[in-house]
Order: sequence, then C-alpha cells, then structure tokens
Amino acid sequence: MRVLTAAQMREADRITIEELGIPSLVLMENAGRQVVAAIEALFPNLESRRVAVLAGRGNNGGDGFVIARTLLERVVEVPVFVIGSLSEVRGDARHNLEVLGRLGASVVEIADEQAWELHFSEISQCDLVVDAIFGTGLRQALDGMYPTIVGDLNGSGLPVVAVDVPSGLLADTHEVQGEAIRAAVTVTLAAPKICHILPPAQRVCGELVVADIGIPEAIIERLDGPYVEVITRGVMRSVLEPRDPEAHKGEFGRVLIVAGSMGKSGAAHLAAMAALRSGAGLVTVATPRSVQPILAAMAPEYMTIGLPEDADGQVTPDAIERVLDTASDVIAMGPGLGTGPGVRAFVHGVMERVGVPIVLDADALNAFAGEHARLLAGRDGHDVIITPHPGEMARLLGTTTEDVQRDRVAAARTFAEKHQLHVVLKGHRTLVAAPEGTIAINMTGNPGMATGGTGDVLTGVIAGWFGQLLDAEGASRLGVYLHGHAGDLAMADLGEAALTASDLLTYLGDAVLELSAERTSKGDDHDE
Ligand SMILES: NC(=O)C1=CN([C@@H]2O[C@H](COP(=O)(O)OP(=O)(O)OC[C@H]3O[C@@H](n4cnc5c(N)ncnc54)[C@H](O)[C@@H]3O)[C@@H](O)[C@H]2O)[C@H](O)CC1
Ligand SMILES: [K+]
Repeated sequence: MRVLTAAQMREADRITIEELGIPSLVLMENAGRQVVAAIEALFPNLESRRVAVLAGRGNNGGDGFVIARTLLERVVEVPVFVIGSLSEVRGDARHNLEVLGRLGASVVEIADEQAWELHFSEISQCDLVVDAIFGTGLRQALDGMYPTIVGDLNGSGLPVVAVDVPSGLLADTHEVQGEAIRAAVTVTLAAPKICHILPPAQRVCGELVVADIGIPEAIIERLDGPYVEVITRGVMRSVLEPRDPEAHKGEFGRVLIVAGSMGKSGAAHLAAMAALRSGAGLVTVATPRSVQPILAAMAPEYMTIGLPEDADGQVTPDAIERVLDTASDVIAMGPGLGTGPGVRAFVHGVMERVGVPIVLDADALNAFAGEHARLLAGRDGHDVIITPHPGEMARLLGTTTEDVQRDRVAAARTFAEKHQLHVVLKGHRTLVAAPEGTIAINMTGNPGMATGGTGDVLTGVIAGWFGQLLDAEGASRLGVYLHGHAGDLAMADLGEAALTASDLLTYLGDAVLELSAERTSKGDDHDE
C-alpha cells in the first residue's frame, strides 16, 4: 500500500477530477460517508449518542459537513461547530455547509477563543467528537486559538475520530510539532500519509482506517515523486510460492554464513538456524577455527568450516580465500565476527572480490564506517543488503544516531541511492530502502524483540529467503515482515520480557505457515 505526501494526494485528487471526470463533490461525499461507515463499525449504539462535529474552513471541514449531514438521521444530536470564520468557507465545503443549513442543522461559528470557551461545555457533553478542523492542508504547527482548542479536547477524555489527519499533525512528517489532536481513530482518505505510519506522529492517530473514496489505485501508483509503501500481509502472501512436490534441496539456495568469534558463537548459530528456518536448502557456517567445534555441536543441520584466526579467536585476512572458494548462492557476513584489526581487513577483502549477493550485518558493517562506505557499493549480479541498526547507520553515514532517528526515511534512502545497495534500517518500523530510492515500511514486530541476537536472526532470515527468491528487495521485505511476525506470535505466548532470539527461530515456522495457509484458504488480497 503506497504512502503519499500531501502534494501527491492533491495530484491524485486533481487527476481523478480533471482527467477521469469524477466531480470533486463526489469525492467529498464519498469521504464523508466512508468516515461515517467507520464510526458505525467502531462505536456501537451510535443511535443513542451525541456527536459533535468540529469543522475547519477548508475541505477537511467540507468532509465534516457531509459527515454531519449523514449522521443527522442516525444519531440523537449532531451539533456542528465551524472553527474559524464562517465567511471563509468556500467551494465544495461551502456547498455542503449550505446543504446542512437547509436541513436545519445547528451550526455554530467559533471565531475566537472566547467563543470556544463559551461552547466547550456543550461539546464536552457529547459522546464523540469528529475532528474535521485541518487535514492535509495544514502548513505549519498550530498557533492562535488552535492550541487551546486541541489542549481542551485532549484533556476532555472524549473519543475523537479524526478525518484524514488529526488536526495539528503535518501529513508529511513523523514529527509532532506543537499541539495535535489525540485521536482514538483516524480515517484517512485514499492512502495513508507518513504521519499515520511512523512514530511519534503515528501514535497520535490511534487506530488507522484507510477509506476508499473512489480514487483508483492505478492513479495512486503512477504518481511522480517519492515512492514509499507499507509492507502488507497481502503482498507478502503473494510472494510465498508453494514448493514443487519434486523439489530438491539444491533449489532452495546454498547459504554461507560468515560469522562468530570466540565468545560469540551464538550469533553464528542464530543466523544459520534462521536461514534454515526460512527454507534455505543448504547452510554452511564459516567461523574461526577454535569456534568451529562449538558450533558443530550446537546443531546437526548446518555444515561448518574453520577459518584462520588470531589469538583472540577472530578471523584474519588469511580467511578471505577460504570464504571465496566456498560454493554458495548468497553470503551473510557479520554476526559476532568481533571488532579486531584483522576482521576489518578480512571483511574488506571479501567485499572487494565476492561474486555472489551478500547480506552484511553488525561487525561486518562497522568495517565500512566513514570513507570505507564506498567499498559497499552493489554492482550487476552482486546485490548488497546491509542491515544496520540506527547506531551502525550513523557510523556508515558519518553522523549521529539522533540524526538518523530524526529522519529514518532520509537516512536509509540517501545511503541506498548513493551506494546502490539495499538498506534494512532496523528499529521500530524497520525500513527497507532500495537502490532506486523506494522505501518499504514494516509494521510487524514489538519491543520484546529488543534483546540480544534478534538482529543475527534477521540476517539469517533475509539470506535464507534470498537463496529462494533470488531478489534482494523481495527477500529483505519478506525477511523483515516474517521476523517481526514471528516476534509478534512469540510475544503473544510469552510476553515481552521473556522473549529471546531463539524464540524467533521457534515461531518463524508459524509465521510462514499463517501466511501460506491464508494464501490457500483465502486467496484474496485482504489486508488488515
Ligand atoms: N484526498 C482527497 O482526495 C480528498 C480530500 N478531501 C479533504 O480535503 C482535505 C484537504 O483540504 P484543504 O482545503 O486543502 O486543507 P484543510 O481542510 O486541511 O485546511 C486548510 C485550511 O487551513 C488553512 N491553514 C493552513 N495551515 C494553517 C495553520 N497553521 N493555521 C491556520 N490555518 C491554516 C489553509 O489556508 C486552508 O484554508 C483533506 O485532508 C481531506 O479531508 C476532500 O474532501 C475529498 C477528496
Ligand atoms: K482532521
């Protein structure tokens, strides 16, 4: 599902109206009615309730007037308050305001703070508030009487349904600048915007409903400008193909995991098991010599190779040939390698000559901090996927973790475009940025996964799926989705605190099973 900017939304609106010929009043009518449908679905016994509609002077307010008109016959009372000057309501919004007037609805103008104070008690006696004050047209943080209005509403404890965007949020940013309505539900029109998807703004939106108002998907897909999308269950389901009954293990990818050092054998084990639990045909772990027997005893399913090591049990550059000589379809390198001087030269050496796609994580990434970042560049037939957490991303970009977190989309996109590789920027709402600059946002996962080893599992999952899909972007997206979904299933059974990285391995099977079962039973494109 594509995520639009306010400008892209306006353009989709324009194309639908001017080129397709659906009148703007019809879109507004659809918008209002879809919001009412969502309210009816989410708030039972609506007929016995009082709903206050707060409308602004723009088209968001216009949607509010349609909502008020639709609710007039369905609920006890619908007082309407125009926040701002009535005389400034124009165009389609004015049209709908006049219709409302002809129906005899109560419309009160709230032009200043005094008027607000006068009417707030009436509003606070309602059961539900519809926020149609500002939508995508808000250009800067609220000032004047608006912060008071928002503060009073947020303090009232009344449930608020926000139309399109909670008033005060700027659609194109995840930042909350100044006061914003805290909505119980936000019904956004046609497509979600960044503010609905990324925290902290996303948390202000409450439950999100995306309403179809008649703008065709094809118009949304062809819009110019940044391509950001949400990774949906429906799309991930379609990526999973059932296995051919005559399949053999050679068809599911040979994954080489280059990982581990003395004291960090677990990282290699987790990555290797994750690749196997993601369906890899054959998994080999290349690890420092002294770690090899430990790993070999941990699981019978993967093969092991011992690499030259230093006195600390970390790989040395002598190991480069051994890694390059091992047959594989994809390499995952990094988990638990350590940070010794030999590791850096080893990792650089492998990257300079490797001929297969590679997933780089953790200690392998730190070897490319600063000016070494250019060594990461992907090239034809040699996809590079990096899976940094925000701190590693910051070191690669030569900036701070705070800077990365302030605009995660920009950080991931800039690096992916500059070095022509795939960036999986981990954290709440993991992002997948492709070399072309497209961004996919993952919605699965939970804070219980903030525990040692879960990153090693992700590296293995992505490498495992890469071996089958042979598509870096597809494997990264499916990988983050399933990794988070396994975490959600584990959390439901174990809670946040007890969840460990090994539990993700256990639940990866269920995560895949759920998707493929839905695929056979539903076969539809439903997304929650
Ligand atoms: N998406 C669609 O296809 C449809 C969307 N609809 C609704 O229309 C709004 C966007 O309407 P617009 O008139 O462009 O903007 P707003 O209603 O959000 O309000 C803008 C209004 O406020 C003024 N303004 C801007 N910033 C500030 C500020 N900081 N302080 C005070 N005033 C400000 C601005 O000048 C305007 O007058 C969209 O969200 C949907 O709800 C259609 O109804 C259906 C099609
Ligand atoms: K709104």
